Amino acid sequence: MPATSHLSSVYRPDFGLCTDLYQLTMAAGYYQQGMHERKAIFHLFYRRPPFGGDFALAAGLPLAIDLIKGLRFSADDVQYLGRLKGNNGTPLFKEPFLNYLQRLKFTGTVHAVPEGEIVLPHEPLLRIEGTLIECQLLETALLTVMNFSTLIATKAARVKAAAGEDTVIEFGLRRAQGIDGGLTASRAAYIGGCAATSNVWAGRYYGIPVKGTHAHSWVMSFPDEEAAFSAYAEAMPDNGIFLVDTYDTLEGVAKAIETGKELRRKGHEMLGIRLDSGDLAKLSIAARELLDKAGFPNVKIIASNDIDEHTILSLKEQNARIDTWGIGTKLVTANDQPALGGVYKLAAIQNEKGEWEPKIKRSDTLAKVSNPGKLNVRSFHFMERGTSTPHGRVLYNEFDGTDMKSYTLENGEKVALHQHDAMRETDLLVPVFVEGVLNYAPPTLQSTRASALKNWRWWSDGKEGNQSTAYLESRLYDLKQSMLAE
Ligand SMILES: Nc1ncnc2c1ncn2[C@@H]1O[C@H](COP(=O)(O)OP(=O)(O)OP(=O)(O)O)[C@@H](O)[C@H]1O
Ligand SMILES: O=P(O)(O)OC[C@H]1O[C@H](OP(=O)(O)OP(=O)(O)O)[C@H](O)[C@@H]1O
Ligand SMILES: O=C(O)c1cccnc1
Repeated sequence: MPATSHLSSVYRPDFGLCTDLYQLTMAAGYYQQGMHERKAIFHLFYRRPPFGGDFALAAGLPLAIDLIKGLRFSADDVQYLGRLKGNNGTPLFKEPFLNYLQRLKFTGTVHAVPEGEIVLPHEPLLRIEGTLIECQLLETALLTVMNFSTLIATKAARVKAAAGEDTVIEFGLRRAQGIDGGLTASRAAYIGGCAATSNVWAGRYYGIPVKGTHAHSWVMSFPDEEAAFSAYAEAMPDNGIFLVDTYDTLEGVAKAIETGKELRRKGHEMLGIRLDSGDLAKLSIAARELLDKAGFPNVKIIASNDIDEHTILSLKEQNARIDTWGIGTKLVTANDQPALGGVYKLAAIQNEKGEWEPKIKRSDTLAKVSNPGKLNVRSFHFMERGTSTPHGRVLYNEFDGTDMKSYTLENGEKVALHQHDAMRETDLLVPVFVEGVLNYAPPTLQSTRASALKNWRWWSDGKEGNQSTAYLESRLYDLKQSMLAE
């Protein structure tokens, strides 16, 4: 049975300690100041789209849900914290705070962008409204899962976009950042468009289809390639995919064809050959010719070897005859950009009278200035003759209400929102926890993958102009300007 709960079924139920020490030192400080139960709002967002693209594919929400549900400290966890010492050997954390931690559980309200949605820079992937202490204690772990999952799902979507209708299989576990990184990467890569993974653990826990061929070591364990292919065919008559490049690739193809004939005589069909070195364009074209001539037009050619979306595009330009792409290292390590750089910023806090005060993080770098308030993202699209085309995104502050009349461009120009019969609008954030109670059942991974593929194509094909970041609703824009001016 695939896991419905994610992290907790693989790791442990309590995740309170999955944080940076400074979150706990701040938490202890808030507790001492009597501020810890003041309400706050934090947003988790990224600032710069990964891989030189224009947007990202949201992923990681079910893992974030597990972390939020698991914001607890067991008796053992608290004892461990009690043993931590400050500089002069005195306990870092005092007894009343530790007792408080042992009773802590999440009581807040969370909104999130569902997995598989397109997100632009500065749009919240998560909005956490809760006590200052719980919001703060969740920061590190939420960033860990959302950053990595979103990064890998985005990379996979780029690879899948380059591969078009071809199948992409994720082969990355051996090169992943740890076995836990490998597991999360397999999940995210599947959401982004991979059809299967070689990672059996991910297959078991997440219900992702598993697929595989064989390695060079198999061929090298036999006196020659013929014996190796023949033995593999005997062992796996219905998974007959042969790695042909251990010695001479085209000779390897010829031997695979002989094995394919042997399989056919026994009532089975060879499924494919795998190329793992050399000039993949030339070799795949030559291999295709040999296979077709020998009566194996349906045998697939699988290619692997440090491939990414750029290699795929280049190979397609060279008319390579590759049907299936095995993608490992460059996908699961997000080779060309190993971190998303998502951040978690305080955007509002209640004062002593219980009134919300918006907060802003200033910076000399414009892109680093945060947006204040209680944010949501309005997504506009046109629906004409049954076809939907994305029109744009506007970030707005729910403290000003949910109706909007105008938005402001980056240059300060206000643009009125015109009512148009074909215009449709939806808000990206959906409620996930309401006052501590989980209120959201993530769709299956299979349906998330299907909507991710659709969303990626929809946004890539129909993206309005050059909107690289959501516009700000005019009142939000004015609030931000006035706060910056102060
Ligand atoms: N025709 C091609 N066009 C573009 N990139 C290619 C082409 N053929 C292979 N590649 C890519 O080039 C990179 C290096 O391939 P190269 O042939 O140098 O290594 P290799 O065959 O793996 O060498 P080795 O024998 O050491 O394993 C790989 O990332 C591979 O996917
Ligand atoms: O190339 P990737 O995208 O990472 O895909 C996974 C790689 O893992 C295997 O290689 P192996 O570990 O045997 O090393 P190799 O590079 O020498 O083939 C396989 O043959 C692929 O080349
Ligand atoms: O099944 C394969 O061919 C495979 C699996 C993992 C890594 N490289 C290749």
